[in-house]
Amino acid sequence: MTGALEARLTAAATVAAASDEDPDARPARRVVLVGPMGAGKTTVGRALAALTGLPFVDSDELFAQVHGPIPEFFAEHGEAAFRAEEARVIGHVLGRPAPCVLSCGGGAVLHPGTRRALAGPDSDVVYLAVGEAEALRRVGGGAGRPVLAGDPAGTWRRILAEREGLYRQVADLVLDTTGLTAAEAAWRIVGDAHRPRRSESHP
Ligand SMILES: Nc1ncnc2c1ncn2[C@@H]1O[C@H](COP(=O)(O)OP(=O)(O)OP(=O)(O)O)[C@@H](O)[C@H]1O
Ligand SMILES: O=C(O)C1=C[C@@H](O)[C@@H](O)[C@H](O)C1
Ligand SMILES: [Mg+2]
Repeated sequence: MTGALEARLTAAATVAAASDEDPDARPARRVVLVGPMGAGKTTVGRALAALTGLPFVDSDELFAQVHGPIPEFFAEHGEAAFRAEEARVIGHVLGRPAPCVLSCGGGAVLHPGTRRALAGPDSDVVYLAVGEAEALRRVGGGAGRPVLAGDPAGTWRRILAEREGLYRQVADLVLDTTGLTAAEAAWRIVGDAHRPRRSESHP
């Protein structure tokens, strides 16, 4: 956890909660989650958005709203076309000044334009890491994830090896979610020190 990131997120949560009637008072920050399939980008992103009051955007969901289901798009147009359109969707979100939590598709970092956009000063990028066994438990047989078709375990391992350097390159913070619930991961990002505890005098 970087102190600076924690402070910015805490400020974002505080300001968002306090200034619903004055959106201009919100800091123009985005928290962007990257990482492999099953890291929990979508699930932790939702929890983080609820925690901070920031709007939630998932690039896979936005992609599907525009182009229809991802497996069908892969089957019809192939992975290269998917990557190009995915980069446009993410570029659209990152090109707007509105603060949000943005959960990216697992392969978004493969696109150089997306990596450049993530390096901008308004985005705090979190690499959600996860151990292989837990990721494979979470993604099951890989349903809905066309790149895992055929050999989910072997493919997951290979593409993590190909992408891990890119995840680390774009990240301001690395959080290993292995053994954490999604809510715990979201609290780790905001800063555990701010997590409300059950009072011992009022159980
Ligand atoms: N920290 C967690 N603990 C337990 N289960 C989790 C956790 N995070 C996610 N899950 C579960 O794992 C599955 C995959 O999570 P999720 O869809 O959020 O991953 P993702 O990183 O967004 O994957 P993709 O790159 O394919 O979009 C979901 O069923 C989700 O409920
Ligand atoms: O890691 C990947 O290459 C992918 C992950 C998913 O989030 C989707 O973006 C798509 O299924 C491809
Ligand atoms: Mg997702």
